[in-house]
Amino acid sequence: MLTFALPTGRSLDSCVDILARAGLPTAKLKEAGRNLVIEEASFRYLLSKPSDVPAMVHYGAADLALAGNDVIEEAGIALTELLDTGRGRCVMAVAGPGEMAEKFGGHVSGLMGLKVATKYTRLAEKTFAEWGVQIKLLKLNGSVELAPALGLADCIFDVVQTGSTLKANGLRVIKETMPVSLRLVAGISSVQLRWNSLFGVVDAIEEAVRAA
Ligand SMILES: Nc1ncnc2c1ncn2[C@@H]1O[C@H](COP(=O)(O)OP(=O)(O)OP(=O)(O)O)[C@@H](O)[C@H]1O
Ligand SMILES: O=P(O)(O)OC[C@H]1O[C@H](OP(=O)(O)OP(=O)(O)O)[C@H](O)[C@@H]1O
Repeated sequence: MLTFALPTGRSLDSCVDILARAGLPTAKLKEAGRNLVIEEASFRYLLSKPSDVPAMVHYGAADLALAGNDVIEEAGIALTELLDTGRGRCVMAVAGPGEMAEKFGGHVSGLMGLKVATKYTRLAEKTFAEWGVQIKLLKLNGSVELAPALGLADCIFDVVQTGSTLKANGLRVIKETMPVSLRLVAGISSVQLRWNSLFGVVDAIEEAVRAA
């Protein structure tokens, strides 16, 4: 039995599509409903909150997982990345009110001392520290685009895909920081101890994403 952790929410359909193209059994997975553990043939799928997926493989509850590299980096957990699927593409970006984006024009030094709202606090700290820009963080769990409009923060650090959420809330990208996509990952000990059982599946997924 091989256990695979998958994120619930918006990424799940892309994950199921990748697995189906790789020839893994997905009929029950597509009908999961509120069932969070699905067994099909020799696979067990764990449907986990996206931010918890890295922990599922790190602590050995799952052998493999698909997760965005944003969530993986935010978890700050050591994992083995086996493949960038190229699916679920978006970017991490700093964004602020239109006037601020215009004033700073891609230069982040102007953000020194400002308050940044994000649910990715670890990643934001790392990113701003690399730029040598000290900021204050406001941790929110979602809808971070609200914060500048309410005066709770000056700008945000979040995932941007189409840009429509930013636009609808009067915000613009100041600087894109990191490309994001769904990664195939394994726990370090799974790779060491169970590689013989894993490599066929990893190969099939690699073939499937290459052919798509
Ligand atoms: N607009 C988007 N387009 C594509 N992928 C996205 C988008 N927003 C978030 N993601 C990706 O989806 C994954 C889960 O993100 P997020 O935690 O925001 O999901 P969620 O479904 O809102 O989960 P939850 O509400 O349980 O935290 C992340 O890897 C992220 O990169
Ligand atoms: O550029 P866009 O295509 O508009 O996508 C970006 C939005 O998608 C995500 O939010 P999500 O829907 O996951 O809700 P959340 O704010 O609760 O995380 C992200 O946090 C942005 O708000």
